[in-house]
Amino acid sequence: MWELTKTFWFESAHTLHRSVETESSLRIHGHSYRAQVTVSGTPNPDTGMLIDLTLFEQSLAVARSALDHRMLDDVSGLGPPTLENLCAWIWRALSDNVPGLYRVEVFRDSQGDRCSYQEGSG
Ligand SMILES: Nc1nc2c(c(=O)[nH]1)N=C([C@H](O)[C@H](O)COP(=O)(O)OP(=O)(O)OP(=O)(O)O)CN2
Ligand SMILES: [Zn+2]
Repeated sequence: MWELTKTFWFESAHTLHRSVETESSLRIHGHSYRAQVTVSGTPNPDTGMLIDLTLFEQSLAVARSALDHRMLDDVSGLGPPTLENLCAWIWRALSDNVPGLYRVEVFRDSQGDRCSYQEGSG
């Protein structure tokens, strides 16, 4: 089995209701995010590709533009703007257009945070 991964970056603002650091989390603040999207399968023998990277990138660009320089609290269908919900939202945004979609990961590198979503994993 092959895996093919592309990465995109986005900068977004949010607030978050939490039981710790409650007041500062409710203040509007921003994070730099890195998303890694992986497709898996067997390359088409005619093309040698799982998916053409340009088509892959075009699908990612649509998702990115809905998140980059946005207030995540206002992104339709996201829910509380956590890493967990970002993974699920990106999955849903790509699933119809990216054959073989296998894994979505979202990182906040500056804080050492990573969240991963695969269908059926939870
Ligand atoms: N399970 C999750 N927990 C938390 C998430 C999340 O997405 N999933 N997100 C947050 C907040 O985004 C929070 O802003 C990040 O918290 P923290 O790591 O404490 O960092 P700060 O934003 O406070 O920035 P510092 O500069 O490190 O203080 C919290 N929990
Ligand atoms: Zn935050």
